[in-house]
Amino acid sequence: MNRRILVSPSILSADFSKLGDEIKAVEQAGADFLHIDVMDGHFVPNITIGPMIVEACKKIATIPLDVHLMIAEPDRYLEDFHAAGANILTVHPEATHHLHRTLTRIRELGMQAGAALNPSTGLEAVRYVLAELDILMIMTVNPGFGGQSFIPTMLEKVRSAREMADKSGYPIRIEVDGGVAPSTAPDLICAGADIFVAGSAVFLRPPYSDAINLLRSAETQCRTGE
Ligand SMILES: O=C(CO)[C@@H](O)[C@H](O)COP(=O)(O)O
Ligand SMILES: [Fe+2]
Repeated sequence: MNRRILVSPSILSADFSKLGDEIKAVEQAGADFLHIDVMDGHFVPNITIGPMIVEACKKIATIPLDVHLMIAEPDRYLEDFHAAGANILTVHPEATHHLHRTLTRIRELGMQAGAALNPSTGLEAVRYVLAELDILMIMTVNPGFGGQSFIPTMLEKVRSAREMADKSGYPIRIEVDGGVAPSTAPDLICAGADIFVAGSAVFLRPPYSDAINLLRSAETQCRTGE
């Protein structure tokens, strides 16, 4: 196991009254990506932000924007999020009728394409679009809110996702989102995760550099079986 673990702090748990400072602070603390959760109150029960805020984040951030679309009919908004500055655009197969077309379009626009699976959605949903995927995101909570508890049965799914991605021969990264913390990180890394989304485990656990380093150091625990 020789992957570099990337950490993508989710601004959902940041202090929105000083979002610019929060973004600068996680960047300085070593974040690899900035995770932005877009929710529409329809696909998920919560409403968060849209392209305007993504555009504002882009003015501050120098690291790639990892935009997670939890919205119905994402195809209608791909251009808008591209124009706003998204570098990675992740959609839910449960929210689009034509996942292959959606992923293809994301890449055509010059972004990396991700697919995020709800906990109850099987890996079969992406089996035939692996060639179109840069990132396979396994939701380890039901999407909609930050600060939820990790669903332990998702570990097996991460393992299977890693196996499927490796067998495909495409360089697909496995991203995990929801309840990622120092307590869950080692098992996730052992299971094959490459990218950690972490909201509460970073923004609610300052100093941010310690929080990010703690997640990354989980790699050593997996390697040594501590
Ligand atoms: O997409 C989502 C929630 O739907 C996430 O990105 C959360 O923002 C993660 O928050 P924590 O579980 O890490 O607090
Ligand atoms: Fe997310």
